[in-house]
Amino acid sequence: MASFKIEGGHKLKGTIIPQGAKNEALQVICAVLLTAGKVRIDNIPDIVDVNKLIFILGELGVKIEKLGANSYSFQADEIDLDYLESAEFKRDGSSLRGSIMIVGPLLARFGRGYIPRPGGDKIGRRRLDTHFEGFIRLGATFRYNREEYFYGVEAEELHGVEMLLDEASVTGTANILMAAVLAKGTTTIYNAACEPYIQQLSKMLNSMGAKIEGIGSNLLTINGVESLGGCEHRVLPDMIEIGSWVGMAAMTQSELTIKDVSWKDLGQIPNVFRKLGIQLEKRGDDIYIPEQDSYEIQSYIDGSVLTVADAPWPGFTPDLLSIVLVVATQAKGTVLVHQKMFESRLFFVDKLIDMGAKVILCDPHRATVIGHNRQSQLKATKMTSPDIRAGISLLIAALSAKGTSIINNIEQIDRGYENIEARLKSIGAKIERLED
Ligand SMILES: CC(=O)N[C@H]1[C@@H](OP(=O)(O)OP(=O)(O)OC[C@H]2O[C@@H](n3ccc(=O)[nH]c3=O)[C@H](O)[C@@H]2O)O[C@H](CO)[C@@H](O)[C@@H]1O
Ligand SMILES: C=C(OP(=O)(O)O)C(=O)O
Repeated sequence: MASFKIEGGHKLKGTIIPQGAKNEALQVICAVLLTAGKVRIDNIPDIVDVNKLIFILGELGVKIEKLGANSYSFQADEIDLDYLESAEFKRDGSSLRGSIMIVGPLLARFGRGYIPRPGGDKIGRRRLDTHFEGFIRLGATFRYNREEYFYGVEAEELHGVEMLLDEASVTGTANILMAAVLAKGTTTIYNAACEPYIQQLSKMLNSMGAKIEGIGSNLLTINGVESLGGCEHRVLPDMIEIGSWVGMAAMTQSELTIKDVSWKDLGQIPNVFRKLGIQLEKRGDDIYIPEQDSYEIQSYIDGSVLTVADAPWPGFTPDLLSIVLVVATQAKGTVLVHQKMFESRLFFVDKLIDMGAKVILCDPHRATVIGHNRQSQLKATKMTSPDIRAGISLLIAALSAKGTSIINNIEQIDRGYENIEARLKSIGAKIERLED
């Protein structure tokens, strides 16, 4: 397994262009299975999870052409459904979370969709009930092989229906939406997730000929159509990566410009960082972060301690809470970080405590961070990245720490961050990849 060696304590300076959004890319790449027409997608991030999904599509028979570093065309006009029952698919399909979203399109267009238990971050229970309950409501029959953790749905025809999701699952909403666009009649999905990822998917499907209304809300109405055609689509900048750069700038007292962030799609993200005392300016569609000696966490109007908690969109994304937590360790003041969705995402704080951070893990969901206002610099250490966002948070901690840190298991970081060490080096970071 590869590692990063990081010499911390250096200020960074420069301009960063954010990558395309991982979670949107995973959805829109699956959507190419809905048509025999050619689909061009631009701004696809070159990251491990996305590349794995593109590989799976290739094995399924999708014709894939790389048009540029981050642009592809896909044509799913000759699909080999037998691959879905192969040992290779059972291995490849289980290596990321996003692969689950091939099921909806395959079910809608070919009458069957299968998937091994998908991978992704080990950050707590990640059930799939919402996905399969949705398919069943559309008229599919469901089977599950417990020994092999293999799921399947089949249907001669899908029929529009009114449904109320048990939770606003992001991948679940995408999956059901992609099945419903080719169902007979009208489907309504209430308690739908409405992250920018889902909004983008919906817009892309409409440009392919789908009829989706309510985009951006938690009530989607879909009038099924006979077939869909090709289209061109551009993936939004990755709001989680953007938040990661903001956190990194604050922690390392760096002046950074993040280009073309699509401010209108950032929701609560700028405000949450501002509540931590970080100055960020809107300059056109860029974010400018000045060099800041210190930042002070705000309290509520009544003086009580700030809480930063996750919630389905338009709430604050759970994927940035680990970054908020690490950034708070150097702030002035106290914050309660409440990770409501996932129960195993905060355990990485042990590493930060080893480095000298003042954090109390109250329970698996809540951690109180007592920022020490740079009174004592974090100490370098050797650590292992348990998941993608803890990984980047530990990397941020290492960049601000005194001395040289080693982070193992950086495959976790590579899942979601494109060419991270070269981009960090370009703004002055001292980081090296050690292959074993
Ligand atoms: C590939 C992809 O797109 N991954 C994202 C997607 O995962 P994904 O779509 O897999 O996550 P879900 O939205 O299904 O939710 C994840 C877990 O959170 C719990 N849950 C979810 C919604 C809710 O209102 N309450 C609740 O408790 C569920 O038990 C579920 O197991 O959305 C997550 C939640 O934004 C993000 O962390 C992931 O980065
Ligand atoms: C949890 C995440 O990813 P995944 O759902 O792919 O595991 C994430 O991107 O933070």
